[in-house]
Amino acid sequence: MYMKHAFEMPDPNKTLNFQSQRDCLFMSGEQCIVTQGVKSRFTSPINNTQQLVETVQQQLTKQPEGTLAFGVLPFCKTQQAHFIIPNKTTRWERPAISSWLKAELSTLNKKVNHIEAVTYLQNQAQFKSSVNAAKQLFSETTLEKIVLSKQVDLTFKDPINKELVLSQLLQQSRNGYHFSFPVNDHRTLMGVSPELLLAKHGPHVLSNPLAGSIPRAASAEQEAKHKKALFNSHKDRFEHAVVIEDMEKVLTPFCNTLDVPLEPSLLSTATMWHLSTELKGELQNQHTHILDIANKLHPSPALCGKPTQAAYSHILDLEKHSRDLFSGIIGWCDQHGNGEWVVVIRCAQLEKYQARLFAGAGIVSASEPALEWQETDAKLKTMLNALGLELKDIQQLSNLKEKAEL
Ligand SMILES: C=C(O[C@H]1C=CC=C(C(=O)O)[C@@H]1O)C(=O)O
Repeated sequence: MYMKHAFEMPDPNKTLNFQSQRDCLFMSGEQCIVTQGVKSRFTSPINNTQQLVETVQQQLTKQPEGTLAFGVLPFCKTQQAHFIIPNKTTRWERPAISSWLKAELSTLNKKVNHIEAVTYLQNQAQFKSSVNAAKQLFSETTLEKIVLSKQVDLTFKDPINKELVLSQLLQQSRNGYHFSFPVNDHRTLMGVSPELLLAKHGPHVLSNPLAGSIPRAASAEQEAKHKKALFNSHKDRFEHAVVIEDMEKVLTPFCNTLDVPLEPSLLSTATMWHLSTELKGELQNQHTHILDIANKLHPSPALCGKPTQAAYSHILDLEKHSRDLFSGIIGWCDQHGNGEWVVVIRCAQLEKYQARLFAGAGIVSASEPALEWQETDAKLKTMLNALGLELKDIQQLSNLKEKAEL
């Protein structure tokens, strides 16, 4: 909303020729930034925000005016962020992207992805037992909220058509922040995040944290019931308030003014309803780099918990598998420290034959393990749909596997 740049209109005789193992895409509102080719890659530790900002700035000042850096910061502060300086960057308007999609889809091989194997890194029994363990911690320690997640590996018979997956994501979700980022030559991180961690343009900052969720329903009548239940749920309102309180605390010292609505509103994705709050601020210093603030907001209690450090150590303990880039942040920045960063959710890491999906849920003392598992299932649907799969496809395969292992 704050980005006012000239748009490049596509040549109607050419398609974009987007190559997911080489190019980046970041869609926000009516604007889509698409890159072509990699000029350079660099990494940076994220446990020292000043060093992170300096590294990005140093890399960008060497480049021609207008160059952007695209990047992804992992969940864990001891891991490295990955950045790409592209050869070429184009900003497209949504109608142009739609016509590109049409052209691209007509040339793509729309073969259904046949799935061969499913492996849960945290299965249903383990997930529910982690939720119960967290509830025990709430009663015994100062922990108030923790986000627990599952990861699931899908193996396909044929190579995954990543461009097709991206075009499905763009088609199925009108809202949200679509992203595609080639982590390396073999792996692409792709998804559509509903959650804006931070956008900055000049002195203006905007953050739109989400927490508290309910799946979408099939009928209008059921939808109305779900919306009402979510908005009035004490459990979800608490889960949400914990996040907003923390974000406000981090943003306040940077801002002259910060507008925080007293009540959340409702935001929908293709598969979920969420409680949502937009925090709008005006910075004291408009030259503050977006990553200076974003890396302090990250990981927010929407992905980690409260208190952050305690929640973080319990996540490592309970989940047993590194989240790596999942529940990290992804986005871009320009040479003036402006940009947009969203949380890495509703996404997958795609390799040639394998997709690793991620879904988490905020756990508080009123959480019910079975409902939290269902919530994470519903969140997986975004990526499953884009891969041409349904939840029951992976449930059947995983049940068969569990039986065979007994
Ligand atoms: C961790 C995820 O969602 C977060 C974002 C929105 C709502 C959430 C919730 O209600 O638990 C989560 O905090 C995910 O989608 O994997």
